Amino acid sequence: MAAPIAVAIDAPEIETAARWASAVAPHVSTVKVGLELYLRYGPEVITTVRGANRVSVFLDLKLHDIPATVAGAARNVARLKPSILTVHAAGGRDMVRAAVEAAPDTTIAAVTVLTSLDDAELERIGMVGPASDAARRLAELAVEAGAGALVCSPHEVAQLRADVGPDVRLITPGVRPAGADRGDQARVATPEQALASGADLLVIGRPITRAADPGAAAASIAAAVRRSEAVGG
Ligand SMILES: O=c1ccn([C@@H]2O[C@H](COP(=O)(O)O)[C@@H](O)[C@H]2O)c(=O)[nH]1
Repeated sequence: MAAPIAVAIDAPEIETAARWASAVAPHVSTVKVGLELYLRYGPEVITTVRGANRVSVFLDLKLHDIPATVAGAARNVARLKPSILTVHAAGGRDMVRAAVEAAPDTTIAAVTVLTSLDDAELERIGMVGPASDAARRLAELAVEAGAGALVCSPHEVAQLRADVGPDVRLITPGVRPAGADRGDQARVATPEQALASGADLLVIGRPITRAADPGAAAASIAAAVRRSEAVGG
């Protein structure tokens, strides 16, 4: 069975994205398309990475605007049938609800606090409290507005699971196999730690796509995740 991993296909060119998607698809449940590719290629990139691959496509556009604008954007991209579409929870209750209502067949995932931010940067931005408190506030708001999933770092996932219960999917970027370069991610943990804390879907990009052999890297991390799931029950 495919491991619950969404590989972030953050490539500059659509040809590279297609190659990475085909290489990782046999091992993971999902590929994630983000702003880098979508803003250059639009809907074509969704068709391309889906291709002949049996994977779900997660569209990570992190919509953040007034409710009417987000509703229109969500309605437009819902036609591409992504399994998941992201919005920023910080856009507020009405904005999250607008996306949920505009895309009823897509799981709307609300991003709580970006995993690249640490507590010091949050203070500079003017967000009250540490990342864990801010994530809890934003998660509550988003779930009340109907979001079916939350994006948070592995550091907050156990608390959010306790807060929101089993029915909301928890998606964690900021995942790094032991020893991997964290890059611009601030709040990180290993795949095993994220799963043990209650994550449903692990977002992993560069540790796979920048490996010499992305297919082999995905296979190896997927095997570790499946072993950890077997141990955890
Ligand atoms: O809080 C967030 C929300 C989204 N992302 C996205 O996940 C991947 C992570 O890629 P890595 O190469 O594994 O760092 C990337 O596409 C981000 O846009 C996130 O990192 N944090």
